[in-house]
Amino acid sequence: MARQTSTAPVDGTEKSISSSGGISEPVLAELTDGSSAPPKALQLTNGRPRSPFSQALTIFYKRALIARRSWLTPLLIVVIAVCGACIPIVFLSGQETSCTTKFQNESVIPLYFPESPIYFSASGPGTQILESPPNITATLGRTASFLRTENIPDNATFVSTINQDYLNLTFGGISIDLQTGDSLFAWEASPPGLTGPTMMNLVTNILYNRALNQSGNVASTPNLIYANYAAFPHLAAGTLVDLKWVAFFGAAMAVFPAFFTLYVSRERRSAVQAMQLSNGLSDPIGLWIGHLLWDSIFSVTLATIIIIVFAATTNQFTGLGFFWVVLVLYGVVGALFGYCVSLFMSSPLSSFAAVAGYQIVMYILYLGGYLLTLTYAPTTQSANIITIIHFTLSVLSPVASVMRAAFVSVNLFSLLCNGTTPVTAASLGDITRYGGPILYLFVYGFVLFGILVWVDSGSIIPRRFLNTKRRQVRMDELQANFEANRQDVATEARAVASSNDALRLLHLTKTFEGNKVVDDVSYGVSRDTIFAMLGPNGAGKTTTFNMIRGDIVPNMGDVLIKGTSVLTSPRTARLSLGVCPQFTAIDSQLTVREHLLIYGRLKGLNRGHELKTNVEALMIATSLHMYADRLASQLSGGNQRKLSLAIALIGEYLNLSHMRWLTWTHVGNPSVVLIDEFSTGIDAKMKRDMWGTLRNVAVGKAIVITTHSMEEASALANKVGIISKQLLAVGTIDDLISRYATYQVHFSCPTREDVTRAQVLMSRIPGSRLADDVATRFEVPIQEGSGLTLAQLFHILSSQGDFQEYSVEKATLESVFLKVIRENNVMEEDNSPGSRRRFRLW
Ligand SMILES: Nc1ncnc2c1ncn2[C@@H]1O[C@H](COP(=O)(O)OP(=O)(O)OP(=O)(O)O)[C@@H](O)[C@H]1O
Repeated sequence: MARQTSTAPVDGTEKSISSSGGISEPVLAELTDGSSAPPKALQLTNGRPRSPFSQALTIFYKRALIARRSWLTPLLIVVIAVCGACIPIVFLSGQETSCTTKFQNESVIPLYFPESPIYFSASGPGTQILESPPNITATLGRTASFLRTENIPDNATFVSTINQDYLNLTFGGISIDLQTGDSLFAWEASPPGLTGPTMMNLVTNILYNRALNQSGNVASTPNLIYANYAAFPHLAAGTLVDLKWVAFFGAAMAVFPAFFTLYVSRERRSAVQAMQLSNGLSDPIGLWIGHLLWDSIFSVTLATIIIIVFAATTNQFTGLGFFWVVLVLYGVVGALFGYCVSLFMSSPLSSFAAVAGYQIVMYILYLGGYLLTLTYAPTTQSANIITIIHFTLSVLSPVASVMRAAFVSVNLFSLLCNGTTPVTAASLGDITRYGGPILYLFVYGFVLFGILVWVDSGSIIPRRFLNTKRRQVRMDELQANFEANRQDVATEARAVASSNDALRLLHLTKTFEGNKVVDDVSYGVSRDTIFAMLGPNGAGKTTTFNMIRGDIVPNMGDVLIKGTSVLTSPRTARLSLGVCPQFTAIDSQLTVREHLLIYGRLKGLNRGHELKTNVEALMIATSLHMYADRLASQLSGGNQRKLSLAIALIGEYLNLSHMRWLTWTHVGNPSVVLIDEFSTGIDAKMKRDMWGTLRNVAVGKAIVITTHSMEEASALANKVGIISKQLLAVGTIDDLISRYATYQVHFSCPTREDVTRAQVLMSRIPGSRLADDVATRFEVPIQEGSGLTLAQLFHILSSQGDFQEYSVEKATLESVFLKVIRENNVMEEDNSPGSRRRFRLW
């Protein structure tokens, strides 16, 4: 039974009363347990390291969840590939694949009358003259009446007669000089085109038999030449008609892998990949295998459908088993190619266009190369040139391999022939047939996968060669430098060098293009501490964050998370890290619950009860249980930030104990959570709500937040570091206030004389100084146990000042911040657009 839970509206859009989001009664009861009795402790489970393959299965699961709501892309992939490959088989020539010539199979057409098809309509007297050969010469002198015969003086007259009367001369005519035997004949050459050879046969027989007659060798029956017509055999070994099919097939194959880039590109651009890699998915191998496993389903499906259709509809394909392997491999390599392109493109659309465009260009080059070679290259060299074109273009694009397999499959360019002998089934796997494409695609796949992992590992290889000894010497010099300057910063740096804080930054330094943006920053954050990193724009806070995450390698220094160096063992260190980035990175097609289930699985929680309990407890702790089954993209900004926080926390060791409704108490090892600008852009009410949430979950953890809000830092932090490239000040808020400016006196001065009076009065107080912003505000150092006391200050103000109105207040974090910044002459960065990078993606 779902329990109805009402909630006060947290923002303008989420005022719904919803069910408990499917949270099981026992868990909800265990967590809330009414308002009177303290809730029982509920232990959230520690994350465990998971193998890359296990994490890949989680990514696969995520893709399956997303596909339920977003199925158009997968459908398009299959439809385009299958239709592009199968519909154009209507263009196939229909000839059986063969390497042999087949004269005996060609239909033979008799040329001699009356069998000649040209003769079928002749009838009546005189027809026998055309019955060549029977009695042809014997009957020539007694021509039947319908045959038009006449005496003509010469050949020229014959030609002019034909020219003038050709419409009535159905077959043509023969002119024979009875004296010399010279002869001339004309025929109608219009299609079907056999009139000429037929007339030639007739003439041959007439002249031959005339010659026999003249020589007195006349036979009782005429000597006859029976001529037949037969066309040359077709180019059975690869008709160019099949090129039409290859052209359509190749185009479909070139385009469909581009669809594989869409999701991964969106995942990368919306920083979800970076979020995953910082929150449990410690190994990019798992990420990419997961995506590949999912996309391979489509490659296998479309390859299988295509091969079944080929096999069922025509017998023109050879080696369909090999062809299936090539198609599957091509799908896999096409997906990997798309993933690699997505690393460098700025949007899913540009990734799609880049992959599709490149593949189509390579496809045209490949096809064009073959056709130009066949048209213009010397016949003896064309086979070699085609082989060179194939093996060269196959290096540049996987589409060349699938095109080659298509050529081989229908024996285009006699690729399945050794001379006039068809190749055996055993040699279908040769390098020049299906073997080449299979080999190339395998190598292609490994290389592309290597690139993906290398890029996402954050250049792990160079890290192995970091000169840690040289770094140590340099870090000692830096410590000496500190001692000479800022005492608090020096003390912090000294302490963190040997502390057992959960998070330790040791002399972190980072330079971008010769510009030092983080300079020798050291601090430690112990458990049960929220450390606020404050600084003006461009101070290097996000860069410091990215160095803690292990995403940027510092030029100098190191970060230790629970004693493990992020520099040399980023994957191990990240196991204890949760990151809530500056910009919310969520999958728009997943619900709140699904997000937490996926990140819980990535962090190694066991599926089933353990995972479910942890997810539900976290949703309640962050008040997200009301929106458990709502798509994350439909949450308000504040609740999306809460979801990011819950993601950062899942899989961390927490214990729930009593404090009003929900409070977390640590009983295990502390973990480190980084929160970049937690509540930026959130309204005041929601902000306070989120502060409460963060306080609830902060116990027992080392948390670092960056913020521009002094109010937020004051509300949350118990330790503060003010940074502007260097660490300028560090300590608890009280420490800093007492160190920098303890109290402020603000006079209300209606006249210029009053201003002068206030300044004269305050100049008598030791250590008092005019604040920088207002001429009537003064900072007064009040030290416990020494110097001026607060009572003495009030006494002076009331007895000597006689001011109508003034106020005395303890200095705030904001005034300390401003003072530190002013004292150190810090300039804010010119935030020119495009010059900034936030949550680093690779
Ligand atoms: N990948 C990069 N390449 C070059 N310069 C960079 C890179 N990342 C950051 N910077 C520069 O480093 C400086 C510090 O940037 P960073 O984002 O760390 O500051 P920040 O304190 O987080 O600023 P904000 O408070 O505005 O978020 C800036 O001048 C920025 O332009």
